[in-house]
Parts: sequence; structure tokens; C-alpha cells
Amino acid sequence: MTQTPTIEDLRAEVDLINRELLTLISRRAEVVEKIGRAKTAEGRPQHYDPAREERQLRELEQLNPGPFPAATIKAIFKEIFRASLALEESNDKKALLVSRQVKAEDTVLDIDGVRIGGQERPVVIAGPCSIESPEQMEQTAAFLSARGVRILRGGAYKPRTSPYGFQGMGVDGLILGQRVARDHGMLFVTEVMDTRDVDVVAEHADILQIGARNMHNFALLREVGRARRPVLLKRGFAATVEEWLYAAEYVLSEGNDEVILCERGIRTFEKWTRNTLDLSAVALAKQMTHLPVIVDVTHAAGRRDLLVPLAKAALAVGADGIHVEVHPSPATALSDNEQQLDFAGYDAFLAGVGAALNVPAGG
Ligand SMILES: C=C(O[C@@H]1C=C(C(=O)O)C=C[C@H]1O)C(=O)O
Repeated sequence: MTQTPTIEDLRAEVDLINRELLTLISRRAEVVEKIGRAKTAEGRPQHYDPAREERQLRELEQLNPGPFPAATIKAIFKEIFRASLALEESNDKKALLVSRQVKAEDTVLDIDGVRIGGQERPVVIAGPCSIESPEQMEQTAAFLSARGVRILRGGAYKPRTSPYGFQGMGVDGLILGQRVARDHGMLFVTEVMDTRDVDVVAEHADILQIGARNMHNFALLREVGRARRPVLLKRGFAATVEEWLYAAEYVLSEGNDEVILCERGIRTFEKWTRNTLDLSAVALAKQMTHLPVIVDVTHAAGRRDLLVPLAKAALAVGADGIHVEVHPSPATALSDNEQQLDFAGYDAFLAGVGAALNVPAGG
């Protein structure tokens, strides 16, 4: 007399079937991978083939012995196709030059002795939003260099929301920024906005900045990739981390691997800050790439009273430096009046952030 199998017996049978399914599904995946490689070899632009999937689903529907309804069988196989396609596409994906798969160890930039990234002390990049006059630049550089700041910023070409706003001093600003930085033993970083200006900016600046609004300007990214100067790449205010890293990839793909990523806040529904500082993007960029990552607290906040906590938070998640705007007289500045720090404000900022940013003078 045959006994009714117990639940345990039936489960043992299911376990065996699972193993068979696993073997079959893995064998199927291996065949799919071969198809994927053949497609790549043939130069087919896409792996997805909906007509082929449709034919399989129709055949499976006809062969379906039950008890699963056709829709269930289709859903299960559609999931297998989706996973197979992902496998094919992942095999095709080239590891990015910015990624840690290609270079595991941190990139440490050494720009005339100023080291950025890795285990180095966080750097401070500071200076006015716009270069306005010799006096303004001279006072700012003297003040900042006395506090150990080695990188002076200042915009000569200003991307303004209104075409009628102050557009910057142009080449005169570049010459002025370079001279003042040299006089105080500092590096000069300034934004380049146009492919036609890359050569002249590279002639005067030690670091070329790509602004948030130009992060998607691929022609400009390629051009600075050929410029043989370190690049400070700001994240676009609506760019995903992936888009930001691809922008950096444009620069590296031209042979320039001296890129500093800069998170400067993204646009959200929040109104009480100018942007929203995306700290997870900083942590993520540090994890996924080997490049130094700095944080522009000024643009992230758009207000002075949040700079200390944001800078502390940025350093806590691994930022390699802080970017902050400093102006001798923010009230009379030609741009960004609301957010630049005056000298007393910078000293208070430095004291507030504490030891991490207290670089010894000249150090
Ligand atoms: C394996 C292929 O590539 C993809 C995956 C399919 C699958 O898993 O069966 C079917 C079509 C394509 O979307 C193929 O084209 O045959």
C-alpha cells in the first residue's frame, strides 16, 4: 500500500526541482551571455530584442501544460528575459576611468606642492565670487594666505542668471587673479565657460573650474580634458551622481585624470536654503571614484549662518576640502551679496569648524 507523502517528503521533492531549475536557469544565462557577446561582436547597437521575446512568450503559452495560467507563465519568463538582458548589458559595460574598479587607490593631486585627496588634510578654496578690482583681490589674498589658505578663487567670467548682470572682468580678471595669487604663494582657480576661452584661462589659472551650469557642456569638458590643467568639476544643480561622474569621465577620457569633484547643493523643493547640500552624493562619490571630492558650502546653503554645520558634516562624510566665498565687503560685492563671508565672518567660520580646517599659516 502506498502511503500519502508527508509535507516533508513533498518539500524534499521541491528542493530537488529547485536545484534542477537553478541548473537550467544558470545554463540558460550562460547561453544568453554568448548571444550577448555575439551581438557585441556584430556591432549591434542594442541587446534588447522585443520581437524575439514575444516569439518565445507565444510558444511558451501554447506549450503551457498548466496548472499555471498563461499570464503567470509569461510574467515568470518576462522576468527571466529582463535578468538575462541585464546580464548581457553588464558584460558590455566598460568600467569607467573614474571608478575604483579601474583605480582602487585614491588619486592625490599635487599642484605645486598643494596636495588634495587621499589622506591629506582637507584643503580650503576661498575667495570672492567675482574678481572686481586689484584692491579687493589683494586684500582677500593677503587675509586668506595669512590663515594658511593655499587656493584662491575668483570668477573672471560670470555665468549670471540675467544677461544684464555683471559679467566679470574677463582677461583682465584672469591676469589680476594670477598675479595676486602668485604674490601670496597661492594657486588660482577660476571658471572657464566657453571652449574658446580654455587656452587663455589655462594660461593664467592653476585649476580650471567647470561651473554647475556647464556640467553638461560636453564640448567644454572634452576641451578641459585636453588642457593639461587640474579641473574642479562642480555638480550640476539637477544632475544625478551618475551624470556628474560621467561628466568627470569626459575629462579623464581625454587623458586628464586631475579632476576634483565638487558638490555644491542640488535644487529641491526647499526654499529656506538656496540649494540642498547632498551629503550622500559626497559619500557615494568617495566610495565609487578615486577622485578627490570637495564641498562648496557657500552655494549649497546660500546663507552664512549654515556654513559651519555644513562644513563639519561635509568633512565628516569624507570631503577632501571646503570651498567658501570670502569678500572684503560682501554688502558692496557685484555678485552673491547674501552669501559671501567678510573677513571676520571667515575667522568665525574657521573657529567654528575647528581643528580639521586650521591649516598652519604657510602650511
Ligand atoms: C538573449 C537575447 O537577448 C535578450 C534576452 C532574451 C532572452 O533572455 O531570451 C531575448 C531577447 C533579448 O531581449 C536574444 O536576443 O536572444
